[in-house]
Amino acid sequence: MNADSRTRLDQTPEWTALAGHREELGEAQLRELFARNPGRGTGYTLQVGDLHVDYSKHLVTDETLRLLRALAAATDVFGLRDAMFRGEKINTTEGRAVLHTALRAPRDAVVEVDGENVVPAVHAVLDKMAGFAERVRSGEWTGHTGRRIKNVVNIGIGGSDLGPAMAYEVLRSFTDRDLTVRFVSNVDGADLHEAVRDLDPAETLFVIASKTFTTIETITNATSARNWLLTELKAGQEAVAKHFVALSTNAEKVSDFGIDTANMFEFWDWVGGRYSFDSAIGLSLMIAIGPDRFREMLDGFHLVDEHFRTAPAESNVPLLLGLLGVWYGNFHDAQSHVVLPYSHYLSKFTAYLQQLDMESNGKSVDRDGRPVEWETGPVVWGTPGTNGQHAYYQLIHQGTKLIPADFIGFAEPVADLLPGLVAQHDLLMANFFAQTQALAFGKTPDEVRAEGVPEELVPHKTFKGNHPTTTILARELTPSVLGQLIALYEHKVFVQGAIWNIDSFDQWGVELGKVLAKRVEPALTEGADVPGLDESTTALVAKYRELRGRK
Ligand SMILES: O=P(O)(O)OC[C@H]1O[C@](O)(CO)[C@@H](O)[C@@H]1O
Repeated sequence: MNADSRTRLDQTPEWTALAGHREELGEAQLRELFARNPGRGTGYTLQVGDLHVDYSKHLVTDETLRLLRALAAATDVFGLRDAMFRGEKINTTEGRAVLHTALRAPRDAVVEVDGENVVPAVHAVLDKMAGFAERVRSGEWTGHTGRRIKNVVNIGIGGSDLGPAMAYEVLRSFTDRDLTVRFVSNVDGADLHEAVRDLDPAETLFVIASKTFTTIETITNATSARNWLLTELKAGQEAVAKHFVALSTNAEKVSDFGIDTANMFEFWDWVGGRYSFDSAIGLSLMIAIGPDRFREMLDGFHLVDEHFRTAPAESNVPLLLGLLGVWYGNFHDAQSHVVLPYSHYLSKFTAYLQQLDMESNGKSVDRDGRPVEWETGPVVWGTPGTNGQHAYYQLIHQGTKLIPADFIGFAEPVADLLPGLVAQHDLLMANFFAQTQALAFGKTPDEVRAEGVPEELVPHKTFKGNHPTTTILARELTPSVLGQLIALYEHKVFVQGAIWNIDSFDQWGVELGKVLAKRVEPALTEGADVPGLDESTTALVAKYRELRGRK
């Protein structure tokens, strides 16, 4: 379909039907929806792999779901999905294929880009990573002075940091507890300082993760790390080979930095930064958990990929989650989406999802460069329960905003929890279930009165409920389950981008700030005149220089 022949999304009959349906439903009450349909609590559930997904506490009826699926059909979500899996260049503004799904394809799969099967190359890199990870884990790989590696410091930012940093926390109980693994991303020198201050350089391996190997934060930190290491070891450049490896698509820049390309783990331009965590970018995690666990995680991703690729619309979980987001964002004016994991190990999961979702779908022009006339990606936020309950849940329960929420929880605590702490898991999960109940069904004024609450306090103690939630429940948090969860969100984001007709795989919006930072830096350091600097920023720069005692 070319740009001119495609009907504007918000003028399609399917969109109009949804808008009409939304009006008819009005403020549909979850209490009523449940009363009308006694099987709703069990009927509005789906299973994908180990993930039990309950969507009964959403402001939807069978008709809503039917109309949403009709919108997905009209916008050819599955057509674009198939094009992605086939290796077509659906990232049109960068002219690239989008094949993170090939990173977790089994060895015998065939996925072609420009007529070439990429799967053998994927597995060659995975094998190389596994060999290296085993050498580090076993102590066979030693530092420049012959000492065993005990510390791994991953230096990267965005997609080259958030994934492995998040997954390392998630899978802590599967890690080699004798290894210290740290993640440095911020160009604020404090980040690297805190990461290395108590480490012995002779026992430290730096993993420099950068798709482009040009990202200023990463190259600056990597250079500082190299200086620190060589100074502390009183060694020359020859020490770099034993203490630095690179994860990148850019062999030339890796070599310019001084890292032997034999110590480079490659990936490809058809892997987007925020979709790269299961590529070579996962090396630090693989060192921490071992190649077998890493493989289990990839299998978890693949399981959900296959589900997304083959399940019919009615039972396709990523499709459902994507459509629910469209329902709230486009037909209920919801501006944000909160993700609330009831697992301490998932403490960085939402930060990871922020890049995945907001860098992908934070767009305001469509694939053809025309301004979109509808809302696109939401603000994604959240922290682990139960901490959020004692901070911002007040607003979710009684504020004026509609905030759809995902609750993620597990039946079992992690395997190696101290025995005395295992009992706390039921309390954690009691909160998990109680919160979705309270959010959905609230507490009416009459129920409050029945508790003998004075009349003047009744409005304050009333909960209107009707706050939509998805509950994702699995038995335990394993490497495979983590892979399943991430793939679920990746494809959810895909579905929404496809419907909104935006390119979910570029990120031009991060460029301007980068360019300006380069221009502004000489003004800070040398007091240089920066042509075109606005009055406010000029004054702020002058204040900064004054505060730093610079003339
Ligand atoms: O891996 P690189 O090339 O250093 O890029 C890091 C991050 O920077 C971005 O390009 C922009 O923030 C992200 O998409 C990417 O994950």
